Amino acid sequence: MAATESPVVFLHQIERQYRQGDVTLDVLKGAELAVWSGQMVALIAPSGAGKSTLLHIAGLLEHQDAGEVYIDDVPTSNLSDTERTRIRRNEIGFVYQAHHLLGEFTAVENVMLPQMIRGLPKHEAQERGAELLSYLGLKDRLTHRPAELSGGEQQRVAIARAVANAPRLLLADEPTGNLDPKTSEHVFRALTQLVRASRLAAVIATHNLDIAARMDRRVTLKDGRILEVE
Ligand SMILES: Nc1ncnc2c1ncn2[C@@H]1O[C@H](COP(=O)(O)OP(=O)(O)OP(=O)(O)O)[C@@H](O)[C@H]1O
Repeated sequence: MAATESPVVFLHQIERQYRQGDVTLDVLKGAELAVWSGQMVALIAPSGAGKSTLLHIAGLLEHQDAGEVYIDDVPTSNLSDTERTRIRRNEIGFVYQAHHLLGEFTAVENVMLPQMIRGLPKHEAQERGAELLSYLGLKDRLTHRPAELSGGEQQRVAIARAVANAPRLLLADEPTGNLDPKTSEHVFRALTQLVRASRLAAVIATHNLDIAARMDRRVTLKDGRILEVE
C-alpha cells in the first residue's frame, strides 16, 4: 500500500438509529473504518451489534443518519439514488449468508445477470461467468441450477456473481455462516483467492474466529464504534 493511496471505502463518523414506536436504538455511534485495496478485514461482533447495518451503509444499501461514506474519496451521502445505484452496481459486490441465487437460472446465468444489467453483451457476460466459475472450481457445474448444487457450491456461485462486474469493494455478511467447517474453508479460500487476485478491499462479517485470524485485520463493534482487535 503506497502511503498516499486512498482507502477504497472510508466510513467516517457513521451514526445510525432505529426508531420503533417510542424506543430509539442507537446502533452506530460514530463508527470509523477505512479499508484499502487488497485488504481483507474481518468484522467480528456479537449478534445485534450492528454488523449488517454497517455493511448495508458501506454498500450504499441504506442511508446513515450522520457521517459520510467515501468510496474512492467520493462522498456518497448527497448523491442521487441513480448515482448511488451506479456505484453499487459497478464498484461494490455483496455476498450474503444465504446465497440469494435465482432458482430458475443456471449457475453461469446467475453470474451473467449483473453483467448484463450493466450492459455487457451476452457472450461476454457468459465468457466471464464461465471463467469465474471455473476459477472457483465449478467448471463442471455451469449449467446446474442452484437446487442441483451443494451449499458450498451455491456460495461459490454467489461469490462469482458478487465479483462479476469487477468491483473494488467486496462486502460479505457471514458468507460461511450456514456451512460445515470443511465447506467453509473451501468458500473462504475462494474468497481470499479473488480478493488477492483482483486487489479488492473486503469487509467480511464472520463468527468464525479461525477464518478471522487469517485475514489482514480484525475489527469489532463496541457501543456503536469500530475497534481494531488482535
Ligand atoms: N430495520 C430495522 N428496524 C429496527 N431495528 C433494526 C432494524 N435493522 C436492525 N435493527 C436492530 O439494530 C440492531 C443491529 O442489527 P444488525 O442486523 O445490524 O446486527 P448484527 O450485528 O448484524 O446481528 P447478527 O449477527 O445477528 O446478524 C439489532 O438490535 C436489530 O434488532
